[in-house]
Order: sequence, then C-alpha cells, then structure tokens
Amino acid sequence: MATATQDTSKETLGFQTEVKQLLQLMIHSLYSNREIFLRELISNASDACDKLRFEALHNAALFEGDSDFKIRISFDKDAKTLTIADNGVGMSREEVITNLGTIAKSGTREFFSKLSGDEKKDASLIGQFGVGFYSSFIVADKVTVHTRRAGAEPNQGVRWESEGTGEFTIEMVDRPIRGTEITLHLKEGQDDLLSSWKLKSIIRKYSDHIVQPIVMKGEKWDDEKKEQVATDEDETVNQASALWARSKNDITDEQYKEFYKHVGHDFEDPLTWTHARVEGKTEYTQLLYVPARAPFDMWDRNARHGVKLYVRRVFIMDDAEQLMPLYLRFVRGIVDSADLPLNVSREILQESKDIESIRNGCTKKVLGMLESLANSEDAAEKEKYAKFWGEFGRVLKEGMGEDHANKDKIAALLRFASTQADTPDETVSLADYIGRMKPEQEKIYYVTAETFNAAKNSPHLEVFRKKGIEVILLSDRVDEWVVSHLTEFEGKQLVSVAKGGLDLGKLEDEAEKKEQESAAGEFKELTEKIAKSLGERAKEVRVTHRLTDSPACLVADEHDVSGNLARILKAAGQKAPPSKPILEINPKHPVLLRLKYEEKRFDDWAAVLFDQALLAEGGQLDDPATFVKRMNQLMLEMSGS
Ligand SMILES: Nc1ncnc2c1ncn2[C@@H]1O[C@H](COP(=O)(O)OP(=O)(O)OP(=O)(O)O)[C@@H](O)[C@H]1O
Repeated sequence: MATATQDTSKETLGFQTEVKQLLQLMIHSLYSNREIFLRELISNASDACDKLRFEALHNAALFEGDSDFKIRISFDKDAKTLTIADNGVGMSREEVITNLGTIAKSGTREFFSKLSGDEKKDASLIGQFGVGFYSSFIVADKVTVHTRRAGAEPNQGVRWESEGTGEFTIEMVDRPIRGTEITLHLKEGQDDLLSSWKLKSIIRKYSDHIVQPIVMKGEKWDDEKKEQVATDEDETVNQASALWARSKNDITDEQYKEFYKHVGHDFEDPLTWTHARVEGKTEYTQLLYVPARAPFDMWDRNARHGVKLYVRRVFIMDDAEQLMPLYLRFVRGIVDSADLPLNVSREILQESKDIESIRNGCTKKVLGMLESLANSEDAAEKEKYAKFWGEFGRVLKEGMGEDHANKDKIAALLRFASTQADTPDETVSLADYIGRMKPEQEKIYYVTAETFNAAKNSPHLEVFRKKGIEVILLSDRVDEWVVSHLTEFEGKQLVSVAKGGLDLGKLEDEAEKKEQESAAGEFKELTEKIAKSLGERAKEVRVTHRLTDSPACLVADEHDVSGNLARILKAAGQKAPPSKPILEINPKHPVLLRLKYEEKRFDDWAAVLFDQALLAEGGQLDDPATFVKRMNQLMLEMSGS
C-alpha cells in the first residue's frame, strides 16, 4: 500500500488492489440485495462486542465502567446519513488500516483471478468470499468511521473516510467513548432507508438473532409537523437473546438461516443444520451448520471461521479447532458449554476432557445429520446430500484415515462413480454396490487411475465388463489413500482389479478355471521368454484372464504400491517404495499368438507390449522416442510382410 500524500496527521492511503476489485464488483453485482449491508455492519458490531467481553475477562478495566453492550442505529433525514454504532472493542489506527484497507485472507489473489466478469456468476463467488464491511458502499458514496480501541486513551480515536474508489483518509481524533461508529452517506435514491419503519423491518429480518440489543430511538406522531418524530426513549428492535439458548420450537427456519450467515460469515443459506442441548456428564448446546458451498479457502488448513465457542453464552473464541476434527472443517456454528471455566484458553482446550467429549458428540451429530440426509426417502433431502458430496466429499474422505472410531460411518457416506452408470457422477454408495452384487460375488472391486477416463477405459476392467460385474471407478488423488484405509465394508473385502492375481472366486465356473490352467501351461515357454527379454523391467510375466480385448496389462503385486499411487507419490515429490510391475498377457489375443512364432524381432515386440500396457493404465514412458521408433519399424515390417 503506497502513501500518496501526507499532511501532518491526516494521511491519504490507497486500498489494496483486491479491495478495489471487491468494491467494484460488490457495488455492481449485489445491488439487488442492497439491504444486506446492514446485516453485515451489525454482524461486525456484534463480533466487536463479543471480542471485548472476552478480552475483559482478563482485564475488566477495558470496560471503562460500561459493560452494557449495545448496537445503535440512527439516521439523519436532512444529512441523508445512516449511522451504526457499537460499544465493542473498537480499533487502533493500525487495525483500521489493515481491516478497512486490505483483505487479509490467504488465497485472495487466486480468488480474484477466478472472477469472470459475468456479474451473475461473480455475485455468487463474491458471496463465497464474504462481503463484510465493504458492502457499505452498495448504498453509500462516502463512509466515515470513528473508532477507538477499548482501554486506549481518549486522544487515540481514529477517523477513517472513503468514497469507495481508490483511497481512504485516516487521521487521529479525540474520542471519549470506546467502540466504533460507522456513518454512511447515502447515495442518491436510497432515501427509503431513512425511515425507522424500514430499518426496523430490515433488522428484524436479518439481525433478530444478534445477542446484543440493537436500539433505535422511539417515534411518535407529531401533529404539527404531520410526521413521525424521534423521541428520547430507546427501543430495542431485536429479541436480543442467544438464539441457540431458545427452544427449537420458538425458532423459525428463517431465523436459523440468518444466524448462520452471521456465524458462518456466509452470504448464502446453509444446506442443513442441527440444534441440540446435550445433557449428562458434559453439558452443552450445539448449533451446527453445513454450508451450501465450499469456501474458496477450504484447502487452506489454516483458514478461519469454524465453530465458535461460548461458555454460558459468553463468547470465548472463534474457530475453536478442538471442537471439530479437521475433516469436518467445513462445519460452522456454535458450541456453548455449561462446564468450562470462562477463562479457558486454547492451551487448556487442548487438554480438556470436556472438550474431547464435546468434540466426539459434535462429530457424531454431524455424521448423523449427513447420514439422515443421505438415507432420506425425500428426494429434496437426497438432492441436498448429492450437493453436499459435490462440495465437501473430498474433505470428508480425509476422515477415513483421521477418525478411526467413525470409519464405518464415514465409509457409508462415501459416494463413487462406477461402471454401472459409467459416468463421472459420484452417486454410488458402498451399500448400493453391495445391493447390486451378483449372488456369487464376494468382494467389492475397484480400479484407481489418474483420470476418470483412464479408470473407465482401464484394460483391467475387461473381464468385469464381460461378466457384468460392477467396478468402482476411483480417480481422485486421495482415493488411493482412502482405499488404503478402507479394506472392507460390511464384511466385504475391497480389492483392486489391478493388483495381485485375479481370483474371481465363484464368479468363474470350473470350465473357465480349467481353460486358464491349460493356457498357462501352453504359454509357459512364451511368458518365460518375454520375462527374459524384459529383464529388470517386469517382476514377472504371466498369463491372465483379466483381458478380453487388450493384449497385455500391468498389475502390481499384492503388497506392492499400485502404478497409480507410485505416480501420485512421484508427482508430489515423494519417493515411492521401489516395486516392479507384473506384465500379464492375454493368451487369446492375436498379437500373443503371433509372438509365439516371432524370432527376429522378439525383443522389440516384448518391449512394445510392455510399453503399451504402461500407457494404457495412464503411465509414462521413460524413453518414448525408442517406443515410437520400434512401433514404426514393426509397422513397416508388417506392411512389407
Ligand atoms: N464495528 C467494528 N468494530 C471493531 N472492528 C471491526 C468492526 N467492523 C469491522 N471490524 C474489523 O474489520 C475486520 C474486517 O471486517 P469485514 O467485515 O470486512 O470482514 P470480516 O467480518 O472479518 O469477515 P467477512 O468478510 O467474512 O464478513 C473485522 O474482522 C474486524 O476486525
């Protein structure tokens, strides 16, 4: 951020580039939703009060004699201004510059590079990003902020002002009271906001759940002026009680949704939620939400905005990571404990038995909520689960390795693509698969590959397709890791179709088994000859019944890493344990029948066979040029013969 001009105490500073972009975009794409600015400013004011209450637990002097939190909304019809004031924690000069001049989220730059310029699309992206304070500029052409940090001297007040274009001014001012006051100078055409009735209806709609009282001056009819005039009495507009502490029956869906937008810093409605009071050894209330959409920084493991912790309705901390396992990091909401001490710190939380039991309880609750969505008979609920899976499936998969105690529950929630539909849509559960298994089938079969198409067209599937046996198609990077933790489901073993000797058990009849044995005998000489020719490249060469169309394929030995996993590890810069593939040949394929009689170019044929098997499973050749040369030579010879 560059300083443009500086005159003694008043400075003009430029916004961070991303803020400028955000402002532009917000003003244009969120205009139809302009009322949300008030929700955002009240939400910030409420957070500021929560923060001060928490800081004051250790230092009561910060209250400066006033511990009655309030958010005040007022307006001036003549000046066309609207003011939102709180007596929360306030901000120092440095905090104002950082908070109201930059966006401090990681991944901001990447996020902005994704914007398309299409207002509709970008509007929903912007929602994902969080609109916050900057939404003031949807209705205002100038915003003035007066603030002072709680506990600071009265001369440490800060005045910030901007027209929301490229820059803002900042100067130190006297401010006897702590907290923040934001004045919006409304744009032309926003006069309807200068009405008590209008403001109250917006507050009740979006901010009723706010814990602090939101107050406005009362009004009475003035006969002379023939209009409503303000009285001196304060009127509380919202319910001003902790929403989660109310009985479920007293809370409407709308209220739940608005509360979510506040705690989740989200712009859209949540997908679903669960609200319960847990009694017993540890007592707490949980109100947990699953968002409808993954935030843009979901893969940033340090991203904030998780579950908030309260102790007996007093806000303690944001994003108390101990309350949720990492693989459920998309969950938003609050936990209010009746047992923890008010002065609990992050360090204490790490050791706390209460927290452990709250985390276990919350985890079970979230998994249960997902389970009931997934298993619901109601099409709309099922649709929600599909949406959930699309957004958060990859994160949930992490739970397979992270949460041993709930592994079976998580496995039941997984959804896959399979050869049944042969599309990339991940809709098949393991239970669906088992329900469709052939009567003689004992195992759950899967294939892993780098892309969906590589999985779908994998030569390893040929015999399964011929016999009509469903195979799960895995092409997500974490899938290799998932299957390493998921060896069986409901007593059925999960096996890779590209690993180990293929034992189809009862899926094959006696005649087929006999035929395989005789093919193995008949091709013994050839397999030995190919093995000798390939030398170190293959661990073994053997006859297979996996293939119907392809001449050959590679498989990994039972306990070796699969070719796909080895490639993933390599791409991630890690060393895969050394292992060599097994080359399996199709005894019915004309190429192999021909190879039996090949003398002159046998080594070239064997090498090409190996290389094409490697290519077919998505591998890369060490020496592609030699492969091409060999192919061309063989092709020329064939055409000549
Ligand atoms: N009324 C206020 N009192 C004290 N600090 C405030 C106030 N309003 C905003 N801030 C500070 O400015 C920061 C930025 O606010 P902003 O609304 O842009 O984003 P946010 O609330 O952090 O996140 P989101 O964009 O998801 O809403 C806040 O995190 C807070 O530190």
